[in-house]
Amino acid sequence: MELAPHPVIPQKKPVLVCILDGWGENPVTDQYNACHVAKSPTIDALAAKGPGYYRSVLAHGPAVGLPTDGDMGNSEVGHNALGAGKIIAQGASLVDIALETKSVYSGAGWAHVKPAFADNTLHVITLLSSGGVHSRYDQVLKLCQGAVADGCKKLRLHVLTDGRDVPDNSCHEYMRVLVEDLAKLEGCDAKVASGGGRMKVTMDRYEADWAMVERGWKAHVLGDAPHKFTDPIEALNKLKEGGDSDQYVEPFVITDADGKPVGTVEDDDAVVIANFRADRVVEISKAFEYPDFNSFDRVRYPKVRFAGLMQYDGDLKLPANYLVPPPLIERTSGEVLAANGLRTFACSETQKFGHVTFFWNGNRSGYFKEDLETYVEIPSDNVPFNQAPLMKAREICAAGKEALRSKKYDVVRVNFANPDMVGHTGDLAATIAACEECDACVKELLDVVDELGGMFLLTADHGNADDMVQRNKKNECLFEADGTTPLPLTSHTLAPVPVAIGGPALPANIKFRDDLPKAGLANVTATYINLMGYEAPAEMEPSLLAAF
Ligand SMILES: O=C(O)[C@@H](CO)OP(=O)(O)O
Ligand SMILES: [Mn+2]
Ligand SMILES: [Mn+2]
Repeated sequence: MELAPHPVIPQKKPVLVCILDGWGENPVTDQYNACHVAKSPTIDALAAKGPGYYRSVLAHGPAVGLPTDGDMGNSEVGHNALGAGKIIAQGASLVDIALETKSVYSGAGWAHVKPAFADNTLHVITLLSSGGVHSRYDQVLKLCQGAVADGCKKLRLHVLTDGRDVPDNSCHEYMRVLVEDLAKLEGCDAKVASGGGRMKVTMDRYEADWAMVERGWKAHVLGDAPHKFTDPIEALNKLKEGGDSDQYVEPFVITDADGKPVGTVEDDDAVVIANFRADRVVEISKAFEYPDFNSFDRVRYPKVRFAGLMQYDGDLKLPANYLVPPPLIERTSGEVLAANGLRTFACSETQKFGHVTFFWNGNRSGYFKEDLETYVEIPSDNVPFNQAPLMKAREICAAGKEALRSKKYDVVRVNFANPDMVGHTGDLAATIAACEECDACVKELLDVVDELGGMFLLTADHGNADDMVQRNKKNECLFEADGTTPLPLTSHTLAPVPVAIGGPALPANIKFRDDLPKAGLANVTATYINLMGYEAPAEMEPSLLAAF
């Protein structure tokens, strides 16, 4: 893993690597593209330097290991690619293959849950969505069908409504299809048992708000929620009457006519989490897996056969049982830099903290060499982020500047969460404000790079803020029934993302090469290693740089 010096670029520390989470370079530049509309003099000036210093790279589909060109990028696959420099078949793809070849049904994870099929209940907890970011409904249905084929007599679904990877107000339709599909499972008593919105129930991440997970535990396991219904479709109709978005549906439990929950989790039941992506199911997995657990009072801790669709944390071996082996992401840039004695600083706020550490490091929760790595987490607010669109950008910026000026680090990596987190609210004005704040922070960071005579690389992990409305095939904005209110787009986009390089220490003859038009995020890794003054390992995707 020894890095050879770069023949042209000096080892002039520190190099700044700045990620604008969810900032896409969308070819559609109308009034609904928040990145375009936002006043962003800093990024505009970088773009004005031309293709030698500013370009875009692919951040979706096969370029980041996702099954198809229709799969939008996301933070997991984006940061995996940026950190590893490799295109790795990701969870969504691996589960597709395991279902296609049926290997999922002959693995150790399936063998672990199967003994519950005959006389107990199989519980499936999942994001109910076809978004392909955390889960995919077609995979969930196949798993349920596979369980029934293997003798499952009682199946209970605990579903989180989406509205974040798919359009808001689509949850009724997903529920309708689910209920219909469950009714078709012959010889199995299959029902929806509980649920709630993904930003309200169960799917917290990075320990930002354990109360979300507690609400989920109560609804899924204990059958305890403030709202009880006998019919899941009625549940959504009623709960959404107040105008809540799909992401924020209140927790609910389905009961029989006598008010008894239809699907509490009991001893000897099996529980499968059918999301493939890790960050938002690590906490609920800990609640099921760890006998000693203090993050909230579980009230009752049933002894179950628990499995994840994947193993969500390889370091923690969490969960111990899983249906499909996760992608193996080895020799990431973080590991290579540490092996060469190079020092890394990484910082973001809670909502993206694991993105610049855990995902960046190939889904590892620890350090490679603790004395060489400093990871700083700025606590995020727990509010809908359109109410606080500046988020913690100033604090991240300040931490980044201090780390740069300390000269302790060879590379300083920061992630600004705003374009993504505010973009997910579908609030155009707030997202424009979010993008403007990022631009201002980038200016401050680049000023410090100038002051220190350093180098920088600016990029993003996927699109989001670059398109804030749903569109028809001609890219025209779609409107609500009133004909004037645009239908918001809360999801990521298929857009490529920008990559900019510069700084006083960048040698005049180093520029972006022009022979990699289809480059993707994985090409960024070798690029930033080059800026640090080293040749990148040969197994990484080629650098975007060349000496002219
Ligand atoms: O919020 C999330 O979980 C996803 C969208 O589902 O966004 P990101 O990939 O940017 O983290
Ligand atoms: Mn992201
Ligand atoms: Mn996102």
